[in-house]
Order: sequence, then structure tokens, then C-alpha cells
Amino acid sequence: MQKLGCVNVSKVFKGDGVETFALEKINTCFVEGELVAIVGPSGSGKSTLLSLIGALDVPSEGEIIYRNESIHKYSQNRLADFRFEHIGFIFQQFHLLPALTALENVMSPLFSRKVSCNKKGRAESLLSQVGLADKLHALPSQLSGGQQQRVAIARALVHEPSWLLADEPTGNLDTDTGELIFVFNVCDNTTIVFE
Ligand SMILES: Nc1ncnc2c1ncn2[C@@H]1O[C@H](COP(=O)(O)OP(=O)(O)OP(=O)(O)O)[C@@H](O)[C@H]1O
Repeated sequence: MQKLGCVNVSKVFKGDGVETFALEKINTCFVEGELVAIVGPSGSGKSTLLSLIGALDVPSEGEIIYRNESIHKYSQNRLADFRFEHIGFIFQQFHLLPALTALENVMSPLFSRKVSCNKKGRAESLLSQVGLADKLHALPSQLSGGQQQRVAIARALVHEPSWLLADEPTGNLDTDTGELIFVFNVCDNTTIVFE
């Protein structure tokens, strides 16, 4: 079983002479195949923890460990490869590219990558699975919040990550669609860590 976790991790944000301690000496470990929910009050550091274990940010102190290896010291290129190979990330604010259609947004993680699959076919299939087969060519501005979130979910899955990190992934979805997303991924044996 592969493990992803952190050892004595702290994160301090510094700005305008103010230091914010978002995380202090956190130790945690997630195991492949698990479905894990991170819960806590607003501002307690859940998003910060997800961005650290997803290699989107680096800790101020401590180590992020994957397969017994410290990954937080990787070069930027190696971190990008790590994210592409292992991590799907669903952002709280979606972060869709406004000038790209739903289909192009879902394909975007594959743009500069050599993959053996049919990129367009895989993106179309995922959009269809999240119920957006009729919105392939819509821009984000032409989609509702829940539809944008479904595009973001499809984009997070397009490179078939073994870990899906989701920051409030179904907050804009109705209950049925939210449940569908989780059943769909659990069946695929993807580890899901979500807030
Ligand atoms: N880029 C940043 N610069 C400065 N402070 C930050 C930054 N990002 C987060 N923080 C602070 O770190 C703390 C943890 O924030 P974080 O977003 O991780 O909380 P959260 O538990 O995900 O909150 P929520 O449930 O409201 O989304 C908060 O006090 C927040 O103000």
C-alpha cells in the first residue's frame, strides 16, 4: 500500500509584517485505497494541508512524504511530474481557464504531456460521466456553479491520478450528483482525500 503524509509539518504565511500560523506540527498519513474526510472549523488549515500534500505548496517546516521519500524538496519540474503522475486536485474555487471551453479545460492537464490515450475522447467521456455531454463547447462563464464544479472534477480525473484531493468538491452539487461523483471514484480505486 502506498502512503502519502506529512511529518511535523508547519505552514506560516507571512505578509504585511503579519505571520499567520495555518498549520503547526501536523503529523498524518493517508493510505492508498482510503476515502478520508478532513473536517474542522473554517480557517483551521484544511485547504492548506491539502495543498501541501498535493505538492502545490511547500511547508515552512517538516516533510511531505510519498512512498518513504521526501517530495517537498523536489525541483519545480519534478514536482510538476509528481502531480501529473499521482495527484488530481479539485479546487474550492474551480480555477477553470475562462477562455477555454469545458472540453478544453478538461483536456488541459494533457496538453503538454505524451500520453497513449485519445485525449479528446477521454475528456469527452469524463464530461459525459458527470452529466455534461451537452456542454462540451461551453465556456465557464456560460455554466452554472455546479456545472463548473463538474468540469473541475472531470479535469482532476483526466490524467487518471491515484490520489484525488478535493477541496469542498461537492459543495455546489445537488445530493444525487455529489453521491454519483464519489461512487464513481471509489469504484475506480482512487484514493480520495477531501475537505
Ligand atoms: N495565502 C495566504 N496568506 C495568508 N494567510 C493565509 C493564506 N492562505 C491561508 N491563510 C490563513 O491560514 C489559515 C488556514 O486557512 P485555510 O484556507 O487552510 O483554512 P480552511 O480550514 O481550509 O478554511 P475554510 O473551511 O474556510 O475553507 C487561515 O487563518 C487563513 O487566513
